[in-house]
Amino acid sequence: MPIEPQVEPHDPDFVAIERASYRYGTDPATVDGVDWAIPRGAIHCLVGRSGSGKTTLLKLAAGLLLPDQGAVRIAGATLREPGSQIGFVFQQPTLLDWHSVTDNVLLPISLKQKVRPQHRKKAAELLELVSLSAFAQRHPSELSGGQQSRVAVARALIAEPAVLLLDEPFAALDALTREELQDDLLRLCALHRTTVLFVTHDIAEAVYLADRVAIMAAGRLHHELTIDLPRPRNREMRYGQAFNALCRELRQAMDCAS
Ligand SMILES: Nc1ncnc2c1ncn2[C@@H]1O[C@H](COP(=O)(O)OP(=O)(O)OP(=O)(O)O)[C@@H](O)[C@H]1O
Repeated sequence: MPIEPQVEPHDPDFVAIERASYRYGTDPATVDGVDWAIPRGAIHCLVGRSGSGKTTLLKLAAGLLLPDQGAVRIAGATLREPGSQIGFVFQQPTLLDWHSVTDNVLLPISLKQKVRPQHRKKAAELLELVSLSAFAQRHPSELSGGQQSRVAVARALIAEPAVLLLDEPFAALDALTREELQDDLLRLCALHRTTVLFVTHDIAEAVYLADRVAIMAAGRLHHELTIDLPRPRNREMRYGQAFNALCRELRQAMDCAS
């Protein structure tokens, strides 16, 4: 059983990726000596071109893959397998259609223990927070793509993981729905100071969500940018000078990295 981490309130190295490398078989390293620290409660985004190693790095952070060299630590404990302290949201919502929306949200609980009234209450609260209360008894196939993604985010948060890892979770959605989901995510993560690592191709999405953005190219982190926009973030910021200057800087850094 993985050891549950001792949560330090201001731990600057809450998620610590230390000189981590990973190669598939005899291929060159897909993740090549990456060092990265995410403070507790911070949101960090990872951007980069297709094939640069972002998903592989996220899998190392999840304990789904183990580094060939280096280590991943959460609250000081070396990660050796996926644990209940980590939630994961993939690009596809991967919901079970034979379950109701509520039962999909409850899945991380029902896989481990008997579902109790307090769990149902928590699921109802999460569905309320993502504006899906009216859909609680529907089945996933009766929901739009954006609604399904909201269910996937609620499911990832039901067990209140200390760390949430997201791999392009909103990539398939239209721009407006995507913006709404970004606001939902920020609101939900602020509630429990969830520490977030978010992979995206979308520069504006990274700037809107993150405290810090890193660019990955050929398995390495090439550039890191602190996003000093105030929180809570709001839609108006997307049209401001500071936001656009950060997007431009990130874009230029990506061109240099590739
Ligand atoms: N299971 C695997 N076996 C062998 N090679 C793999 C495997 N998974 C990924 N790769 C290779 O590792 C490299 C990086 O893949 P990865 O999925 O981490 O990149 P990515 O930056 O997330 O890409 P994308 O943005 O397209 O999702 C690619 O060259 C890919 O072909």
